[in-house]
Amino acid sequence: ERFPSWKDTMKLYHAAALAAGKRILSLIALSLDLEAEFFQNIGAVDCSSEVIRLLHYPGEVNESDNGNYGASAHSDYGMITLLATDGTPGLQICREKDRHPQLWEDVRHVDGTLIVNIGDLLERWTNCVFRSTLHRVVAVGRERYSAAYFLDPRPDLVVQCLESCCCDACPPRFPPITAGDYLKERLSATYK
Ligand SMILES: O=C(O)CCC(=O)C(=O)O
Ligand SMILES: [Fe+2]
Repeated sequence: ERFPSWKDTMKLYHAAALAAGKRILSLIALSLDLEAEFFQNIGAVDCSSEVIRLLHYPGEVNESDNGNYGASAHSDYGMITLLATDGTPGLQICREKDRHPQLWEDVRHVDGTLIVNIGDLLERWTNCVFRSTLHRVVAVGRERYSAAYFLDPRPDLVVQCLESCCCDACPPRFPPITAGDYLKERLSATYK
């Protein structure tokens, strides 16, 4: 076996990250006047939909790449993403994604912390009370490692505007959609 402790390490990381993710979603639920367990009880965190993506960005800057992006600008599609990095810079966020020109800020690394990105389904669910985070990774000429843990809903779960997030003056901005259909829509837009 080439990596004898690989499986146990990943299992431990997954358990810790899942526990942290559930706590964060509980806090988000409480802030929306919902029960702490709301998102977990309806299936917004689904063991068969979650993914841990282990990423390696090579250090070389390729001048022929337009802009040199390790990851081009995007928002994650699900509920939340917990991001652990090796501290190498490169990750940037755009706070006001609808404003042009877009303003990109470096995300400062803080040892021992995770970065939490809001995903698009949480944005839809909360009618933009929680905005999804537009982010990208730019090449800085140094090798970079990161692990992105995506907490996503069950594919058949209908994501629709929460009552506490709409009113007469702020009606739902998005129609209801199942998490599975939304993912298909996003994938076909990305890979067309
Ligand atoms: O590597 C990073 O810091 C970000 C990765 C990312 O945004 C993603 O995988 O969706
Ligand atoms: Fe991302």
